[in-house]
Amino acid sequence: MSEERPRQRTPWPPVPTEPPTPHAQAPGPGTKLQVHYDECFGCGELDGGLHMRSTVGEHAHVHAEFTVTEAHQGAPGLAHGGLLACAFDEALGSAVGNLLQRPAVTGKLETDFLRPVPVGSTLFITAKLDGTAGRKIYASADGRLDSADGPIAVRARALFVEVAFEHFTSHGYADAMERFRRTRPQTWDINP
Ligand SMILES: CCCCC/C=C\C/C=C\C/C=C\C/C=C\CCCC(=O)SCCNC(=O)CCNC(=O)[C@H](O)C(C)(C)COP(=O)(O)OP(=O)(O)OC[C@H]1O[C@@H](n2cnc3c(N)ncnc32)[C@H](O)[C@@H]1OP(=O)(O)O
Repeated sequence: MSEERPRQRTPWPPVPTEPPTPHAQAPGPGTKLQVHYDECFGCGELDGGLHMRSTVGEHAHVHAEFTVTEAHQGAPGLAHGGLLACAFDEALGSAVGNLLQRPAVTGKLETDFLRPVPVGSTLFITAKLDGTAGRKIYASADGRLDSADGPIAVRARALFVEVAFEHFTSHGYADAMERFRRTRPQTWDINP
């Protein structure tokens, strides 16, 4: 299996964009990023969640690791693609939220599954911002098998759309802001 097997790839980002400028108070290289909401399936503390943690790397990259357990199977001994997509949504969302410090939700998430990901393996995910166009934020990520320079098993690219905080309070729990604050009392902006 070659790493660069031919695939039909549409241009990315799909529209003209501005370079993604990290927020002046964005966490710097080496920063271990906090859980953004303790009941988040991707990074929160709940039983059965993915318990992912992310770290800021050089060049405004965000690194995350996802270890595949027996609880993540689709076929015997192999990761479920939907859970892998979830891990990428988490890593990409972490890059967008922490580097730009703009509240945003996933509008589109596209994944290329290039290699099987066995139970017991760890995906080393690197996410980056590719560009912004108004409220639209484009980001992409690679997931390498078992080491930071292992073969790419999964690729993802996503459109995040910036939203007002009312998005969470009107569509989710009315006390959403209080719940964010309980998890991250020092968080930017969500402390009005
Ligand atoms: C989620 C947590 C955020 C917390 C914030 C607090 C702290 C943050 C700090 C750190 C965060 C750390 C980690 C985060 C980790 C994980 C995050 C997980 C994120 C998710 O898992 S989140 C759940 C899944 N997500 C949804 O639940 C969204 C449901 N959805 C909607 O709520 C609407 O659909 C919305 C708001 C997306 C847009 O609606 P809208 O009415 O506001 O705007 P509109 O439709 O005009 O779209 C505006 C422009 O985006 C283009 N556009 C939109 N969608 C497109 C698509 N699919 N394909 C191509 N283009 C698209 C349009 O074409 C238009 O483009 P143009 O402006 O050029 O016309």
